[in-house]
Amino acid sequence: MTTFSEPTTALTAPGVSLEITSVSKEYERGRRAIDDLSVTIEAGETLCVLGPSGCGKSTLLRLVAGLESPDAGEIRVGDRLLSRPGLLVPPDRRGINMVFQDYALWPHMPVRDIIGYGLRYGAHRVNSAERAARVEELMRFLQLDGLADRRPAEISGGQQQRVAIARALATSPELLLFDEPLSNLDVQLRAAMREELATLLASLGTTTIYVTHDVSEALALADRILVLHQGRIVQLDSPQGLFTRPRSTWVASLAGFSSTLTPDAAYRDVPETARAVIGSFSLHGRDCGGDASAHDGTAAPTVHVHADAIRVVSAHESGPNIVSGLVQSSVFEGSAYRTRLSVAHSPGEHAVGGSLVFPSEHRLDRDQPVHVRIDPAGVLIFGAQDRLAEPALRGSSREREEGSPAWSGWDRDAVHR
Ligand SMILES: Nc1ncnc2c1ncn2[C@@H]1O[C@H](COP(=O)(O)OP(=O)(O)OP(=O)(O)O)[C@@H](O)[C@H]1O
Repeated sequence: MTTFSEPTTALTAPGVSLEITSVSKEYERGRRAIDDLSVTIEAGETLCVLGPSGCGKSTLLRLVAGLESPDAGEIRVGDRLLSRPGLLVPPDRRGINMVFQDYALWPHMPVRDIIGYGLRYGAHRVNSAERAARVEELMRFLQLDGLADRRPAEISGGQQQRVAIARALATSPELLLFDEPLSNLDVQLRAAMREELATLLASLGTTTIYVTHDVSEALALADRILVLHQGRIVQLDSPQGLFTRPRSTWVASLAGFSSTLTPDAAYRDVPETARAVIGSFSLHGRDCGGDASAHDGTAAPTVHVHADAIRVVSAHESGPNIVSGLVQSSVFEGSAYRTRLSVAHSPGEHAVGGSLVFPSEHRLDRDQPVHVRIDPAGVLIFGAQDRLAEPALRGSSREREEGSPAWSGWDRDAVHR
C-alpha cells in the first residue's frame, strides 16, 4: 500500500464548512432529483453520500460544484454564498475541485501537464517555475515519481486515479468532491485504493464529499454517511450508527443486514433489545423501533440479519438464537460457500419465515437440514411490539427458561473488511 508523506501546508487549504439549505433540483417537471435537502458538513469532515443508482448522488455533487443551479435553497462554503436560484458562482471560482468516476484524464497529455493544468489558467495561474515545483511536490506526495512524462494509457489504473487526485489538489481547494472514483477499478485494486484514500483523506484534512453506492467504501472513508433515497436524506449518521441504529429496513439492507425474516411476532425486551418469534424459534436482536413502515410501506415486524453473524452448529446445540432450515443453494465464492437457508417453523418443515444467506466453510447439500446460531449483535428487529402484548408472558417457553443469550460483541468491524 502506498504510504503518503505528511502534506505540507502548501498542499492543502484549510477545510471550510459547507452548508446546504433546503436545496431542490428537478430536471423533469414533477420529479425532483434532489428534494428539499439540508446538511451541514463541518470543516475537515469527510461526508460520504451513499445510495442506489438514480437516488441523486451525482446531482448533489454537481450542485455543490456549481455545474447545476438549484431550483430552491442555498449552498454556502464558509461565509460565502455560492448558489441560490438566480445566483451561481462559476465552478472555477468556488475553491472546489472534483475527482470524476472516469478520472477524465486528457489522453494526449503527459502526467506532469495534467496535474499542473489548473495552474496555467484563470484564478490559479502561476509562473512556470512555481508550477513545476508544485507538480513535483504533488507527485512526490502521491507516489507518482518517475511518471511525469508518461501519458494516461502508459500508467496503471491506480496511478491514473492518483493523477486525478493530484490534479484536484493542485489548486489547493477548500473542498474536494469525489464521484465514485473507484468504480472502474477491479476488485483487488479497489480494496487497495480504498485504504490509500482513507489514509490520504485523513492526512489532508480537507472538507470532502465522497459519493459512492458501495457501503464498504463509505464505511472506510466517512466521518459521517448521508444515505440518499429518491433525492431525500433517509439517514445521516456515523458509520457505526448506520449499523447500530438503521432508521429503516431499507438502510439495514444497505448496511449489509441483507437476510430478511418475517417473524410471527416481535416483542421489545430489555432496553434496546427485542425478540422475534418464528415458529418455535426465538431470535434476540437489537430493537430498531416500531416503525418499519417509514420507507418500505409495511408495518409488519421484520428481522434483518448480517451474514457475518451466522454460524453453522451441530443439531445437538440448543438455546436461543438457534434457527434451523433447509439448504436451498450453496455456491463456491472463492473463500467460502455462499449458502442460502430457508428458515423453517421447526426442524424438517418447509420455509415460512424467509431465508438466511451466509458464508459456510463447506458445501451443503440442497434440502439438507442445517442448524445455525445467530449472534444477536447481527440481528436487527423492526416493528417490535411492547412486551406486555406478548401472549407467552402468560405462559412459559423454552426461551424464557434459558434466558437471553449474551451479546457476544460480534465483530461488526468484520463487515468493514
Ligand atoms: N441531465 C439530466 N436530465 C434529466 N434527468 C436527469 C439528468 N441528470 C440526472 N437525471 C435524473 O435525476 C435522477 C438522479 O440522477 P443522479 O445522476 O443524480 O443519480 P445517481 O445517484 O448519481 O445515479 P448513479 O449512481 O447511477 O450515477 C435520476 O432519476 C436521473 O435519471
